[in-house]
Amino acid sequence: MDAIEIEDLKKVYKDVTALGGVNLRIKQGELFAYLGPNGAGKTTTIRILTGLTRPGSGRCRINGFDIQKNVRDAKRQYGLVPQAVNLDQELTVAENLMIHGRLFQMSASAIRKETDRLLGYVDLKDRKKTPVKNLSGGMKRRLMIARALLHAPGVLFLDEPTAGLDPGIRRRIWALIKKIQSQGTTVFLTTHYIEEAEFLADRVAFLDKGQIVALNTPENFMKAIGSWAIDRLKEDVMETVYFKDRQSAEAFNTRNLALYTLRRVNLEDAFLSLTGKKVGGTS
Ligand SMILES: Nc1ncnc2c1ncn2[C@@H]1O[C@H](COP(=O)(O)OP(=O)(O)OP(=O)(O)O)[C@@H](O)[C@H]1O
Repeated sequence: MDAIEIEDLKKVYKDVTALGGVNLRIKQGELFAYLGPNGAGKTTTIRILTGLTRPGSGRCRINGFDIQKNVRDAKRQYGLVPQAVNLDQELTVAENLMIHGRLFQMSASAIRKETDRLLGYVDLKDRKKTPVKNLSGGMKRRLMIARALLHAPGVLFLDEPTAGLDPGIRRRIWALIKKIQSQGTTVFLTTHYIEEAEFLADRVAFLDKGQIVALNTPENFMKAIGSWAIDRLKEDVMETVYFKDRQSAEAFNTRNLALYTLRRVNLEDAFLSLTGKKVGGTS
């Protein structure tokens, strides 16, 4: 049984097709990145998978439980960290966790025990009694992750987990996400930061206008276009040429170029060449 199964998922809002037939299977323990530009349909997918929005048609199962037919069981299988901060700002860190645990019918002593463990895990142990309104953005995000893990779900949904955070904090959250996966949790994350998907994910789906346009491992995406790249300025336009190895990149004639950079291929190159938004070629 896969952790997440999505079959022909469709959702239309009036005249907008948010999802045009998505099919996906995500393995137990996999870290899966759902990458796409604003409005691609990432949040809609997560909302449907977590029972917050009804699909137009199609089916979704979390650990085998159908989110429409068996909502109660399905909801116990996952934790959700939504894009917007939805903590109770007036309550303390521990009180926010207590409320969540109670919603999942956990005993007060079990919640207290897990609170200590999880706050240590997300590095917020000394903030237990701090009102949430006094936490920084990165701390709030870590608290939301701890809260989502409180009822010990097998699947964690993270909707844009590092949006709006500065690069240092972003890397700290990345380390935390890797740690969560290493404990056996399946992670489904949406992002429009390509480097986030490249760094974290076992597999990446590119979503565009409600359709998965490509799905692969970051390594295979990159391998498909080459392994080295030269960015060059040509007649005032930046363009990128891709090469299968460093040797052929170094053999490339750069003599007449005012400006160029030799570098490794990254996932952004794969995305740009897939969507045709940047000129590129493979030698
Ligand atoms: N409740 C709604 N009513 C009408 N249209 C909606 C609603 N929710 C989403 N949409 C539309 O569906 C499309 C997909 O939106 P969605 O929020 O899923 O995209 P996204 O990939 O998560 O974008 P972002 O990165 O900006 O969060 C967009 O065109 C959006 O305007």
